[in-house]
Amino acid sequence: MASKQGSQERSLQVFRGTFVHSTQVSPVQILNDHILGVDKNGKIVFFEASDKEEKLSETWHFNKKDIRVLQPMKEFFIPGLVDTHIHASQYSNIGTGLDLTLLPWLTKYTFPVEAKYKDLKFAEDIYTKVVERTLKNGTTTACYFATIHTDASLKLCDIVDNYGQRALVGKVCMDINDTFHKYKEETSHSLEETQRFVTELAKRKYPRVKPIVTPRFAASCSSELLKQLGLFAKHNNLHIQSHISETRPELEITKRLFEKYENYTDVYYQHNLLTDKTVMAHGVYLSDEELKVFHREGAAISHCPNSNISLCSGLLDMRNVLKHQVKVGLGTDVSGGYSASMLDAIRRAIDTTKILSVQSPGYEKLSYKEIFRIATLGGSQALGLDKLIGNFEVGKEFDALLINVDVPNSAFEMFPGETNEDIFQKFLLLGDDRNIEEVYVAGKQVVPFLES
Ligand SMILES: O=c1[nH]c(=O)c2nc[nH]c2[nH]1
Ligand SMILES: [Zn+2]
Repeated sequence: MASKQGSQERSLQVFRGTFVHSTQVSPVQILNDHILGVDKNGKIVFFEASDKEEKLSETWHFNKKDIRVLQPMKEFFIPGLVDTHIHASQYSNIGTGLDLTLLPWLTKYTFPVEAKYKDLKFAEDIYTKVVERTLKNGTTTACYFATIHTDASLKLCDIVDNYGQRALVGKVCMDINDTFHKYKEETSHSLEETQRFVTELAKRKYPRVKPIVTPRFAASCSSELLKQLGLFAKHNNLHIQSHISETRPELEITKRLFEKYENYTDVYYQHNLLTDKTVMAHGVYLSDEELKVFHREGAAISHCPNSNISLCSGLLDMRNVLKHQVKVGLGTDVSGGYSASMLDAIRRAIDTTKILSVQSPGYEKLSYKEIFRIATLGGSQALGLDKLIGNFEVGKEFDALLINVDVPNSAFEMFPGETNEDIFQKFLLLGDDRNIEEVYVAGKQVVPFLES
């Protein structure tokens, strides 16, 4: 496979201009006229106000001409967007089949398309398209569901690595499927194939593509399978992803299948699947008791607002999740969600919090700034990657988007008197991939793609 990443020899890279990011104390910091250095390993080695340029140039041995200066009021950097939940395999269904709710939707549209990934050629085509689409839209890190097919899931890892995206990739596990019999595994096969997936991926030594243990959801896994997967994840210190409490009918089924457990969260907890490396999608109907368990165990929630609305699942009260100090990121949940863009996830999360405030006067809605933080720093925390990515702290890897609000055919205009904050907000609410000029993962430019 010809590499799609820029092949530039990397030495120190220095950027000067406006940087917008989040910290634990500040949902949005706009830092004008700052200077940031990235070393050859892709790590941020300095980030200071530009009046320190001379001192920095002596310490780090760079010349003025080596500095990439951004255009004021037009260009700025933001951290890479983190999609904490996306079904790469459902990309071929994107934008279609949203007339049903979750369970009939799975049977009619989703299981049939996922079954097609036995065909490696089909898998390669769709997986290439989803990685290209997400990267162009600024997703520097994705937490992917693939399908039950190990070789096709490995193919997704190969493509992700080739394009230079950062990802967790999960081979889906499911040994129960009463509505589409063709698409399920034998219990022992599901575990063995997960082991093979993890072993084969480790052999490839990809620096930024890691495995994630992926039971689809409790309703499609036997207790035996959940137990085996939980133990496997525990013994190998692996990430875990699944779905939880997305719709009421799913809650009912789960209650029936796992009647001796206290609640949905307890099912995963008792099977060693709720850890500080777990990210659970949706969580719309989690009780406060369950959120306390999430907090205690350090498990995270992926808020997938487009999917929650498109499949008429419900609205997640993210304020309550944050009040329980549960880690939370945003997910596109393609193709329950109809957009692969994290900018759309941000917008749908803004809509969701506003709808909740209409329904409950006095509701403390989230600001667009808090939601931006959740799409970047929050996502990195939800995936346990916050020591590595999420903002522009020195020591982290430089995952970043160079935004330009003044490009031909931009979806929005700028007007006199607008501030940097206005420009940033407009990009979040109106911008698209045309405004994402360049994408960096660990200091390496991965968008625009290298022509092959
Ligand atoms: O939004 C969802 N998409 C899925 O593919 C799925 N499987 C179980 N539960 C799910 N929810
Ligand atoms: Zn999902």
